[in-house]
Amino acid sequence: MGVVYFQGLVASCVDRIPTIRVVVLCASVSVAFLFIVLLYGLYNVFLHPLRKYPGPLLWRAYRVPYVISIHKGEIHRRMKDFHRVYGPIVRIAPNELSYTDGTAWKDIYANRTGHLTFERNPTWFKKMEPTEPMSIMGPDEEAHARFRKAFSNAFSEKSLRDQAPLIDGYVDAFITQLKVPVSGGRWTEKTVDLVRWLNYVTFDISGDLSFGESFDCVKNGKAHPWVETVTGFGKGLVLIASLNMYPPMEKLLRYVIPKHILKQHIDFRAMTAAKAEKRLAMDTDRPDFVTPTKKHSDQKSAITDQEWAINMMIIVFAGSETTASVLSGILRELVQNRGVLSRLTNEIRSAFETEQEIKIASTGNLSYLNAVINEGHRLCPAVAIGVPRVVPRGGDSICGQWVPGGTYVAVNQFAANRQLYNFHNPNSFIPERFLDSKHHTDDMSTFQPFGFGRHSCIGMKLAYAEMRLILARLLYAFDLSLADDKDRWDWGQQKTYILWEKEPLKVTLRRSGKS
Ligand code: HEM
Repeated sequence: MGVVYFQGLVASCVDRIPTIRVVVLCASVSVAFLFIVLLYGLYNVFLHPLRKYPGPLLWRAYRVPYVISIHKGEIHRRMKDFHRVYGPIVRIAPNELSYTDGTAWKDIYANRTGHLTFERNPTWFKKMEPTEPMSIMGPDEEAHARFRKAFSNAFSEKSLRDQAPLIDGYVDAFITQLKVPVSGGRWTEKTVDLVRWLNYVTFDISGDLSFGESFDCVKNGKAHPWVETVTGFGKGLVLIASLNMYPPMEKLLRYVIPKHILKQHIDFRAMTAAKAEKRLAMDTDRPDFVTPTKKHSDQKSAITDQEWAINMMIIVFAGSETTASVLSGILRELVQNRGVLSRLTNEIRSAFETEQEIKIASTGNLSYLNAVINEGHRLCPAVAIGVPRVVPRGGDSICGQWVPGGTYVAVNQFAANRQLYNFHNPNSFIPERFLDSKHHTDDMSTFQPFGFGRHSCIGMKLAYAEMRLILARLLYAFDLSLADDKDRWDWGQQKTYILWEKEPLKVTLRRSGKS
């Protein structure tokens, strides 16, 4: 009986040998893989050329925690905490350093005599397809220089003066729409989501200056399909960037992006190309971004139709989402800080006799308004995380310390602006810090909301002009208050996918005695 049982056991083991072999093989491969992963992490922590830089252990060892964090939309908060703990230079991935020191702006983003250029990090700016044209935001420095030259006239002081009546007109339409009484009744008060309305007006302006026609978001009280699509791009860009961080995985891109998103992308491209083509076909000298650029392009370096389309798309987006975002942040801070709101409202209402006097040209010199805008930029920077660059071959020094070639480096604005070692009361909204720098120790060299160097924002003057005008018109026409007084929170609590995923800002508007 015992012999029979033993024979049966042996026979069943022999039968299972292939299965056992597979299991053993898989286990060995897994152990080997884990061992390699462990060795890789140990190498990054103890032997890598960046080993001397401080940072959280797992982040120094592997890129995965960074990728998880950008997908959760919380990278800006993690970096703020890391910089508080580890100081102004933090290693946030095996091959990436984050900076919150003002000197890093010059070292990373400016042209330094005798130094090679720190180019844009292709992980974030890579083309989706090889046939895709280059753009002003792309990593190719030669193409960038060509586009920057071509578009720079469209953003000069003179162009802004020419464009001013069109912008004044859009802001006027925005205020008029907000004044429309609820359900046709008499005006008492009205609650609106300012985040939505600010997006409408900024996209209408950028759309008109780029495509020669409005998106009519303000007129219709809702987002145009082009605007709806483009404002949803952030998460897609984060997905693309994180796959690009693992080079063989990028080949999977086409397969991991859902078919309907790919189709939406293709339709969006076609819609943009059609809009750009329509504007270019217009025989007009209208004061917009296209007229001066086209003149330059016709005389010097021709811009192809495809290049026009991608650059116009970028400019419309870069010029509206950012401006709307900072304005939303400023207005949230204002309604949450009644003292500042009241001082600013007084400044604006005493500077003008009538609403019609408030124009781009007349709002430039209101000192408290400018301080409020800067403080809003500091607490709610449109570009919350750094726009990354790559250290050139051979390495270079940043903030006096050597960094090997190929390292990804960036100044992270949200983290930098919220550090006690850069600004006193870093999380409080105190516009006065921009009025009189003698009384405190703020390090204003860290504050660069429009970037630095050859890639710094081409639309900075326009952005300031729009923000001043919109804020002045709003505060002149309305008394503003939070619709729900408990709806108070810090701007940084929101998620970021390159740009902010903005929560609504429900504000009650009451017609002021002035309008
Ligand atoms: C509050 C509003 C704005 C903020 C905070 C902002 C911020 C920035 C920043 C930080 C950069 C630098 C990117 C880098 O270093 O790689 C940038 C670049 C750029 N911005 Fe803005 N921007 C704003 C408004 C605008 C407007 C109104 C336009 C145009 C209509 C615009 C068009 C661009 C373009 C085309 C670039 C790329 C410039 C280049 O690489 O040469 N931006 N912006």
